Amino acid sequence: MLQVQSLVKSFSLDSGEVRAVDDLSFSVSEKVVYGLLGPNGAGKTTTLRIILGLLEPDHGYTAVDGIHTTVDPIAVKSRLGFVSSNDGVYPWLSVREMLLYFGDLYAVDPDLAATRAEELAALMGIEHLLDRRAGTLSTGQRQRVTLVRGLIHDPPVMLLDEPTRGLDVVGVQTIFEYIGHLREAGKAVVVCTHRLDEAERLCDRFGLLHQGRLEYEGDLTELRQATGRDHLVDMFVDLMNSEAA
Ligand SMILES: Nc1ncnc2c1ncn2[C@@H]1O[C@H](COP(=O)(O)OP(=O)(O)OP(=O)(O)O)[C@@H](O)[C@H]1O
Repeated sequence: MLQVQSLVKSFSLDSGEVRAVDDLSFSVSEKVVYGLLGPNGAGKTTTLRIILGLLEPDHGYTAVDGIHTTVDPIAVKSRLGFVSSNDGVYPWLSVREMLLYFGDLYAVDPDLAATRAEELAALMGIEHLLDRRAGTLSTGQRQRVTLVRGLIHDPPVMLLDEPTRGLDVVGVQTIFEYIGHLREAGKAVVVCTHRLDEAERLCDRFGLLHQGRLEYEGDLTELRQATGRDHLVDMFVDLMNSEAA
């Protein structure tokens, strides 16, 4: 469903050129939660920006359902949902109004958006908040609203950028449940996170990025075989040490 093929992206700086993404290829099928993992500066955000059509690659392409992002960015955006830890809510709108507004942005039929808003709100336990102004919600309630909002256009591919950053244990549990729902609903899910312990529990497959390159890829069993390490944290420490050596 999501394809990233031979992606290259460099940035020019006064101090020289930074190759942020270096010949990166991976794909994520439906019902798979893919952890795109890497230390600071590994190229995760650059990759997400290219997938979202916000940045053009130097080489390679990204595609959703076979549609290349650079060829038909609007069709691709309508098939992508994006949830980030930085998402805000519009304080003066009610939750329902905001969900319908986002439905409208994605050209979802208003009746369908209204039905989806009710269904998704029930799924995430915020149906009683639909007519509350978003500005009056608690942090955890706002989080649930932004999670519902990311699904209002029912995209087949979901991108989650640091979804648990700054959340307490209840908020983290909400994210785990949400990702469980996404998997059951048949979505292809990409999760970028620094929380390797969480990634280990959440994800079906992993791509370990380092300096823009995919160093290892597979499920946990495959990664353990390839690296001789049991846990992602140790795999990463080895990668970082190989750079320092
Ligand atoms: N607009 C830009 N201009 C110049 N360099 C950039 C730009 N965006 C990213 N970079 C560089 O590209 C590399 C990859 O950055 P990127 O933000 O993709 O990494 P990341 O894996 O998301 O890191 P983090 O986990 O810290 O968010 C870094 O060296 C970064 O400094």
